[in-house]
Amino acid sequence: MKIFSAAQLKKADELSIKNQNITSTQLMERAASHVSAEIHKRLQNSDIAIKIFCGVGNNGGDGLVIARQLIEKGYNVKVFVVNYTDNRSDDFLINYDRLKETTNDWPEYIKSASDFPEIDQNEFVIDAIFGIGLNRPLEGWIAKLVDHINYSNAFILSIDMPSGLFSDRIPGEEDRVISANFTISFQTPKLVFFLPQTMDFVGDLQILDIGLDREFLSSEKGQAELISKPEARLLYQPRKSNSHKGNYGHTLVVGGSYGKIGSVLLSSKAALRTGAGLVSTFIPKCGYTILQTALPEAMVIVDKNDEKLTHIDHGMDPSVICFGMGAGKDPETLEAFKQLLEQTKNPMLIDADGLNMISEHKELLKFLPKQSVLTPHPKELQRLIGDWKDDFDKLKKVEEFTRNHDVILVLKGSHTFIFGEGNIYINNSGNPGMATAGSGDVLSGIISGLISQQYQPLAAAILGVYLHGLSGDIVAENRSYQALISGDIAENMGAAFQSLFAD
Ligand SMILES: NC(=O)C1=CN([C@@H]2O[C@H](COP(=O)(O)OP(=O)(O)OC[C@H]3O[C@@H](n4cnc5c(N)ncnc54)[C@H](OP(=O)(O)O)[C@@H]3O)[C@@H](O)[C@H]2O)[C@H](O)CC1
Ligand SMILES: [K+]
Repeated sequence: MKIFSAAQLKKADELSIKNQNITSTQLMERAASHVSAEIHKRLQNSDIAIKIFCGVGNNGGDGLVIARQLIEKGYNVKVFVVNYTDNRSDDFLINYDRLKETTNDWPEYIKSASDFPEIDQNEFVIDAIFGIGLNRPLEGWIAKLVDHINYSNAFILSIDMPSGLFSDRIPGEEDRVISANFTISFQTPKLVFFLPQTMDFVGDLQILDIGLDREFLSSEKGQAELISKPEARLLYQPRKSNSHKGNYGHTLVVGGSYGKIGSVLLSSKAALRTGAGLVSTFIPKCGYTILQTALPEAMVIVDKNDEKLTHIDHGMDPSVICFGMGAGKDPETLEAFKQLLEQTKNPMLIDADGLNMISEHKELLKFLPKQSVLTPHPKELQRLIGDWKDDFDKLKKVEEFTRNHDVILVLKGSHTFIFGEGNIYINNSGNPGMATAGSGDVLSGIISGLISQQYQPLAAAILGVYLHGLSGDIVAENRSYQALISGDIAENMGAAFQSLFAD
């Protein structure tokens, strides 16, 4: 699903009105009807007290339509107009009149802090104060109202966006933003719903299709693309029945040091479980018995050195090399890595200490094979590209980096971002249980396993990240977030592949 900016959504709005021959009031009615239907489905005629806070723009207009429709269904609704200006939008005014025709319990106006209503924690608050039109921080009593709503501990549903959240920048530390439990957003998610600095304001998220212009939505390039099952499915390459292991390539996993052989084991197992035809593992001598015992399906080649990598003379022609997990940064390992980079022409996957060595020796960047996949977590990214001002600045800097070095970058996080070929993809699978030792090693193995099966590196990164999260979701369902360990993610890749096409 594409993610559009506020300006793009306004354009989609205008085009829909024109091409579908409807008024903006009708579009608002359509959008809000979807929301009230969704609320009705969940509340099931409950007599819970509903307080709806409406701004005086179109987000507020949505709130008024929702209020009218819920009142018509018999819900216990009280409407408050957050009168931040006397300039009301046309559709606000039209729906204000319609609401007054529906109920004798007219909206109350909030013009200062003394007008704030009490909000009980057992009530249900709908936040329709500001949407994508917010263009400056909330001030004065409006900011205080946001605190008042947040501190009530009532359940908060935000319409389109939590009020106070900008669609195109990060709020300052002093800025007030509604902390929603649930956000229902129109047509496409907004980029800020997925950024680490702003995602917590959103709560659970639901996107409602309000029928905006199809032609525009499909032809317009989005700011980013959200990857859920339908998008991941499109990347999957089915196997031919007439094939043999040679068709699925050879993944060479290189890494490990004394005490850190487990990392390479996890990557190798994940590559096999993802379908690599052959997996070889190049490690220091100390890991030989461990690898051969724990993973008999992999071939093992050892370094001359017992405890660290010093000469990576693998003598093979692998489809892809996955480098760095548990490798350490010993000067001899650095030299061996440099030689490996110089010799390798196929795209590589580089993780962990491979990334750290590049960060400390930027001259290595020029030896990176084109289209290699780098998989940093935020700290590794910072070492690689330096500091950023905020999450928007970070996106810009990573895009520049991937363009300058012709690489794919997988930025790991609760929503992993994949950067490549001028696009940003945001993963929508996975769960907090996956923040566990070795989870990244498994991801490296999965992506490498896909590249070895002739997936393009970018497709391998997107699908690999999605499957990794999906497998983690399947494990968490059976085992809890707490008990999930990264070996389980590799073990459950089979269930993840099956689930990709299950419904
Ligand atoms: N295409 C769609 O997705 C549809 C969206 N709908 C809904 O419409 C809103 C967007 O409505 P809009 O009227 O453009 O904007 P807001 O309601 O968010 O804001 C209204 C005005 O408020 C002013 N503003 C901005 N920031 C502040 C602030 N900090 N303090 C006070 N006032 C502020 C600003 O006007 P100015 O002239 O003062 O700059 C805003 O214009 C969208 O989110 C959806 O909920 C449609 O209902 C369906 C289609
Ligand atoms: K809102």
